[in-house]
Amino acid sequence: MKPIVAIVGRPNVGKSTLFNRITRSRDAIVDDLPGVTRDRNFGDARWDDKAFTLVDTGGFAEGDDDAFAPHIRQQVEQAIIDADAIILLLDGKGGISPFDADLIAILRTVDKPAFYVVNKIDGEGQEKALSDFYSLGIDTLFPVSAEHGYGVASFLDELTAGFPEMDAKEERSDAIRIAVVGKPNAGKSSMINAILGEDRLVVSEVAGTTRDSIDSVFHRGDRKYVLVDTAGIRRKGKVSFRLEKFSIIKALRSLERCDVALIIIDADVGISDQDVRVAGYAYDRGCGAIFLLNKWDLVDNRDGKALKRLTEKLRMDAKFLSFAPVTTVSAKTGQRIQRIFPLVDQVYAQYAARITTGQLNKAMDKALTRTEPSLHKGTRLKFYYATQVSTRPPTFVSFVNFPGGVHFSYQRYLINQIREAFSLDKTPVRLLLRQRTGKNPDFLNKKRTPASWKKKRRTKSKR
Ligand SMILES: Nc1nc2c(ncn2[C@@H]2O[C@H](COP(=O)(O)OP(=O)(O)OP(=O)(O)O)[C@@H](O)[C@H]2O)c(=O)[nH]1
Ligand SMILES: Nc1nc2c(ncn2[C@@H]2O[C@H](COP(=O)(O)OP(=O)(O)OP(=O)(O)O)[C@@H](O)[C@H]2O)c(=O)[nH]1
Repeated sequence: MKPIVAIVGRPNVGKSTLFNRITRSRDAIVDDLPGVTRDRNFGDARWDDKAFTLVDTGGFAEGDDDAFAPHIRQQVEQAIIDADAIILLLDGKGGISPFDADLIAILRTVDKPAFYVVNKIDGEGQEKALSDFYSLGIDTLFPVSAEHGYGVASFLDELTAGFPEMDAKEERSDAIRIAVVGKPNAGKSSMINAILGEDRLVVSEVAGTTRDSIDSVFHRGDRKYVLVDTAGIRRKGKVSFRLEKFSIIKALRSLERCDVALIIIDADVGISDQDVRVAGYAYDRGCGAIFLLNKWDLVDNRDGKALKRLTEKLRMDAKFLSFAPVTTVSAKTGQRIQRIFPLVDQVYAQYAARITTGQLNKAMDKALTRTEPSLHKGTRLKFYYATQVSTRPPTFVSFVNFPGGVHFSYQRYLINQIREAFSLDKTPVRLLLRQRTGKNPDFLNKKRTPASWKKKRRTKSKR
């Protein structure tokens, strides 16, 4: 389970700069399909063998500090609820502001890890500025320069110290894990209730992996299913105002833990940018996915073409999820709710598929012969051999003499050939190209932190 880390702080302290520095060059494991809407406020980061999701809460208002105050406070409060760790970024150049003290006071009251980072410390002389911040009563400050990278490495060491290691995979039973995601009001709670309320279903709630998170476990036939992160949904109280960004955190969190995402769309409203963004996250996370066009009971379908119209728009806007089946449902009337599970089973079967190396290479050879790759700077591209390195989703590695020379469209062609050869039309499929003798460079050069800083950093006590 990847921890979620939120960067909060006053405007202009450098949140975006720090965010970019930390997330900048991620390992190219996720293929970059054009057309995926990427929200710049969320990013995947990796530090050594620790992975986490970083959230930049900045950049959503303009004006002076006074106008901001309620906003920022709300940001922080929401971050506290939704994130696993919080970075309060302070401005080492601008100095202390009354808000800083305010935010620190809020952070003090919670028992989630908070890291106090003083930015814009661009030279050793400036470390003096730190003493002002210590006067706020913080035990440990991390001086950094987000712009130049100083201090970031040792900060990340501390930040990630308690995070789980990447290949420490969530313990997986043979249950199929389902996440229900979608924009506010799409009908997520109603859908979960409709699914869990089905006759003959014995549902038990079990603790999820994070605090407060509750999953619902049930059996259908001889299959076990887990609806992830259903906490509070079945007995939903009053809906509190949530910042849009943070309702996305919820989605991210459950997408992180699912095999198949049910992406709920309010078909009565139509396909919106927000729907596409949620779909983009499901794609990024490599989930299996099914689009549920909900509230079908409200849709004007007198010409019988409503589904066609919506599907066309969806396929256009969310091209990257072209493998996700689409079906119309009504959580309210129960219409076609029983269609969901057979689809989930189908998607999951493909999502968890294993292809033997022999079969795979046969298919690759055929594809390579049928359409040869174009030359790379006059040299022939050689594909040595391919193998499946993981499942959920099916992920293949092909060793190539010049991975960088393989055109994106050719990589896509190969993926499509694999899909066709093994009937993998309803799952994401990844094909990674690796140099036969590859190196894996670190994304941040750790040596950029002057050694002297590490020693000098005042660490009175660990939180
Ligand atoms: N000297 C110096 N300037 C920095 C550093 N990091 C960021 N800045 C500058 O500070 C300004 C604000 O940076 P942003 O990253 O946009 O700040 P932000 O907190 O995301 O701002 P909002 O989006 O308004 O919340 C920019 O002009 C940056 O170039 C740093 O380490 N040193
Ligand atoms: N007519 C109709 N209304 C529906 C359907 N599904 C949900 N609704 C209504 O849509 C509204 C929102 O449904 P919720 O299930 O609360 O949506 P949600 O996605 O959980 O909403 P948030 O908690 O705001 O994210 C409620 O008034 C539901 O009764 C449906 O299939 N048909």
